[in-house]
Amino acid sequence: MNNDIERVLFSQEDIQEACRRLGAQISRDYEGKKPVVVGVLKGAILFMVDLIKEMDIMTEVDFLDVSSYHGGVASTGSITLNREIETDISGRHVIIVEDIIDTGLTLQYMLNYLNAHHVASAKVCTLLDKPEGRKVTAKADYVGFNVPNEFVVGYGLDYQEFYRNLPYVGVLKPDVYSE
Ligand SMILES: O=P(O)(O)OC[C@H]1O[C@H](OP(=O)(O)OP(=O)(O)O)[C@H](O)[C@@H]1O
Ligand code: HPA
Ligand SMILES: [Mg+2]
Repeated sequence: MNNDIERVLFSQEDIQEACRRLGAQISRDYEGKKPVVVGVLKGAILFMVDLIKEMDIMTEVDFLDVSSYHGGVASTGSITLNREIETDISGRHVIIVEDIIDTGLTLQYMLNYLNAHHVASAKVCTLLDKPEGRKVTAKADYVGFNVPNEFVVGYGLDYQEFYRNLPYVGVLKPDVYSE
């Protein structure tokens, strides 16, 4: 698995440090507010687990499952909703946790979803932001790292459902997906 990685972008330590920084920032911003933290399956699983441990506030946790890459290296452009949020989020402060914002299509879909559910506020925390990938305007409120316009895997991010369990984020060798 590690042999398929061209180069490591962010080590386990880099990611841990980003989780501490973002967790502290969110804790300050949401002091006394009891937000609902919503992880976007499946990509956000590892980041969600590490991030919430760094949040020193009362918070609920839930998940939303949307997908559009279906294992490939490019967005299909159509978002499938596989699982809804179970918590009643109307009137609540919601923080979406994402692994990456690339084209922005998933984030745009999720913000529409939250608006339709009449949340009090919606903010987005993403581990990775790929600004050059954007097809629609989309902006995260909390960002771990910017990444170049290359396909990255690891720490939740997959190629054909694999590599999610790598403890770091790296660039996948192009010959792995062009074979
Ligand atoms: O900004 P975008 O271009 O929309 O890309 C970002 C989204 O794509 C990935 O999900 P994916 O559809 O691969 O599902 P997964 O999380 O189950 O892998 C990733 O986890 C984000 O949710
Ligand atoms: O670069 C990426 N890697 C893995 N999954 C993704 N989903 C959007 N962009 C990416
Ligand atoms: Mg994926």
